[in-house]
Amino acid sequence: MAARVLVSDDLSPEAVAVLKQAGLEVDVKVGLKPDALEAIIGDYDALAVRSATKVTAKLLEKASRLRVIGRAGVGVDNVDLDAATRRGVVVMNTPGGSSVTVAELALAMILALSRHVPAATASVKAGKWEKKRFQGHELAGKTLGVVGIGNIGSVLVDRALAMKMRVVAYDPFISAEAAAKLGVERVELDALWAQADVVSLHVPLTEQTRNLVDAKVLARMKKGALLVNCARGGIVDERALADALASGHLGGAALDVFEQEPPPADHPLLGLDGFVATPHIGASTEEAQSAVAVAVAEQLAAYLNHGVVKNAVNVPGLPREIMDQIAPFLPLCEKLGSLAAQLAPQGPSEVTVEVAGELAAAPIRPLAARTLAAFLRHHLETPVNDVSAPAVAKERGIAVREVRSAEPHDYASLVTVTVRGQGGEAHVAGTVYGKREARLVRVDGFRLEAVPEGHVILCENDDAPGVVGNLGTALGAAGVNIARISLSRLDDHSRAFAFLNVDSAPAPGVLEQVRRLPHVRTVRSIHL
Ligand SMILES: NC(=O)C1=CN([C@@H]2O[C@H](COP(=O)(O)OP(=O)(O)OC[C@H]3O[C@@H](n4cnc5c(N)ncnc54)[C@H](O)[C@@H]3O)[C@@H](O)[C@H]2O)C=CC1
Ligand SMILES: O=C(O)CCC(=O)C(=O)O
Repeated sequence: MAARVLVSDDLSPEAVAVLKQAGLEVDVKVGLKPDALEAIIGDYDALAVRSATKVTAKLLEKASRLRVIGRAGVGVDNVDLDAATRRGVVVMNTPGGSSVTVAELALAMILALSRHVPAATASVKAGKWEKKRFQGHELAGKTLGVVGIGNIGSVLVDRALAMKMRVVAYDPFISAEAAAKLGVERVELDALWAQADVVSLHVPLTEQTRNLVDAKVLARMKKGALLVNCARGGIVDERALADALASGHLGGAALDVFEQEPPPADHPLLGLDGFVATPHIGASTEEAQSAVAVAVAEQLAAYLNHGVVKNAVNVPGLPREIMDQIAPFLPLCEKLGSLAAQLAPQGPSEVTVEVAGELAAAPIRPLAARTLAAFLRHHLETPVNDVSAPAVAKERGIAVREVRSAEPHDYASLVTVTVRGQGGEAHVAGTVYGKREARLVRVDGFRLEAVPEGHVILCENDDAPGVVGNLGTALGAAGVNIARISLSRLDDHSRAFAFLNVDSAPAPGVLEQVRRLPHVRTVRSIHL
């Protein structure tokens, strides 16, 4: 059955075409009230949104099938990321698609403020001709301070340099060399506030950037300086900004984004001269909307059809060629996680996934996540998948270790899973032959070569003659057909082990009979 995608915000129509071409079933239902969305979200594998749809924990609780949310845009503040991650839902955005458009709006704001374009327009429309009132400033030769030189900030830098501005920038995650390459001088924030004639903000809203521009910062800015925020509401203290404008300390301010959108009618900024506002249209051009809609549709299709993760904000992304390399090992990891869970000691406290051989060159995280998800599913009622597994393990106090090993071994690649818990450890290891033949090659100290699938009986016994014959007779008498059998013993012959693939699960009474056979130490039935 084709995966189903719900488009719940106003996305450019090209997105729907891309999704349909990829063989997905698409419904476009824009502007649904939260209750209506909650009522239908359970039918969808993917949700495509802009910023209007609020993807809350409550909505996600109802999203039993949802695997991925695609945000056609940058900021994902309308999605409860923690809740999505706990429920195993990948959240993707589309960085870069709207950068030029947003930077152009910031530039438009700067030009509008420095030449009083909006107020002069209103004045002319009101029948006035106030040439003196609207004398402005040239930008050439002035200093622009850019806070955040990521995708958008760096486009603005480029445009400002073309206008012969001097640009200083602050971004703690960009080196001085990278800044110099862009043609900007990297400065500390204090210097930026003090030097800039114009400040433009291009950072996400985080704990560090909330109220970044408050009354103190505004006071440190040059008299007559301009402030532009096309990033997120909440980065600027709007009340303090209104005071700084009203007092004449700032020469102008422009906001595309507000703490509350739309701002209330009595918002103190709305009545002020020198204040310019747009209704969060930073990304609203035909070009940007087409780019982000197509990007999100392609990303959703790649994830739903091929498991390729691109631009995810809550899990590491993997390019197609890496996916191809690790894909054959994911089913093996699933089996190893499941087996480890069934052999694990009580109260597991640590799961180690060790990768050796050729596979050690690939990223371990997705292999560990798949192993962990299969391991946790045996212990928990709540659904767990590769996305939610690390968060769920953390919540349960289970440490996860990912190890690349240089240990020599007999296989091209080997994945070993070790679980530690109260009173013991369990080790299992496996490899893949050819493209897809998963083989279990180690269970605790025993070397074997077994197919890890279906109903399995594990039997540990003394290394004595007759055990296997007795086993076969007992299972045969109970109507349990043995499909494959893999035998092993410890090097010192102190114990032997049989891994039997059987066509059906033995009844508890049959297991009890086997347990009573001569030389049998332990027997258990599992399913992989
Ligand atoms: N008005 C609108 O319609 C739109 C607004 N945005 C907003 O613009 C913001 C920036 O977008 P992009 O440039 O695409 O993101 P980006 O991730 O490419 O760049 C953000 C930059 O901010 C820097 N940064 C993070 N914390 C910082 C801090 N405390 N101080 C200084 N720098 C810090 C990062 O190192 C990064 O270089 C987004 O987070 C989004 O909220 C994005 C698109 C449209
Ligand atoms: O989708 C929109 O209209 C808002 C764009 C935006 O704020 C973003 O991409 O972060």
